Amino acid sequence: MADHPAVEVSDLNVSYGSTPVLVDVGLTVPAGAGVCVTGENGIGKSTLLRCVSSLQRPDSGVIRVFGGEPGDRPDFWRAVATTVEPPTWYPGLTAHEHAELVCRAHGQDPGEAGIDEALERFGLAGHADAIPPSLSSGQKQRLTLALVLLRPSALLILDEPEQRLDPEGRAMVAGMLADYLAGGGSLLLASHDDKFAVAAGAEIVSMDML
Ligand SMILES: Nc1ncnc2c1ncn2[C@@H]1O[C@H](COP(=O)(O)OP(=O)(O)OP(=O)(O)O)[C@@H](O)[C@H]1O
Repeated sequence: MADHPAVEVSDLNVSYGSTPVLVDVGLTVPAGAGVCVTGENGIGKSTLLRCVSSLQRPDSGVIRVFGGEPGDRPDFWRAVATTVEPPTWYPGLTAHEHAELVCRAHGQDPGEAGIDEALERFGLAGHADAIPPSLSSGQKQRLTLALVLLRPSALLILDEPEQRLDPEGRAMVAGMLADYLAGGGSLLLASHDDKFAVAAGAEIVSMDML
């Protein structure tokens, strides 16, 4: 896995109807590095991230994630953790139980995974017993980030993770992403906040230049 870049995109083309959004886009995220794509609203950041996450089929082009095609395979989804698609919440399970479920599914002992600390860090300690649909949009966003960072992964793909976070929350998440990179993880994110991206340790790449 380490022999390949985390992400390699070349000649990527995506149109919606007759409107081209991505035209011959190329991008590389070296293994162990972070890249943040920036650009004005509607330039195609989410579309790019959705294609790399295998959640959307491009019209043409080549995408490789750790040298393989992204797709619906357990090994791909064990390596890749993403918030590009909002999570589905299980009816009747609390925030804490969702965290337990994520840990168990990824072979972690929920008692050892630091769930309480993660909820605390994301300001959700008082909401551990709430069912996620009852949380505010900001709380749901923080729970989504807490869950994605709790599970093991080799590549994080995050779409505007700074959204709905206050300055303190942004600094905390940026610090966690920097730790993730320092631990050998790779990171691809889209963001409107250059300061956040730099604090996370990501190289900023403007979509205009891709
Ligand atoms: N499913 C879709 N059908 C039609 N058009 C779409 C679809 N998804 C996105 N678009 C359009 O494609 C363009 C790129 O959208 P995309 O969400 O990828 O941009 P973005 O850079 O992530 O924007 P933002 O910064 O606002 O999140 C926009 O003009 C958007 O309206």
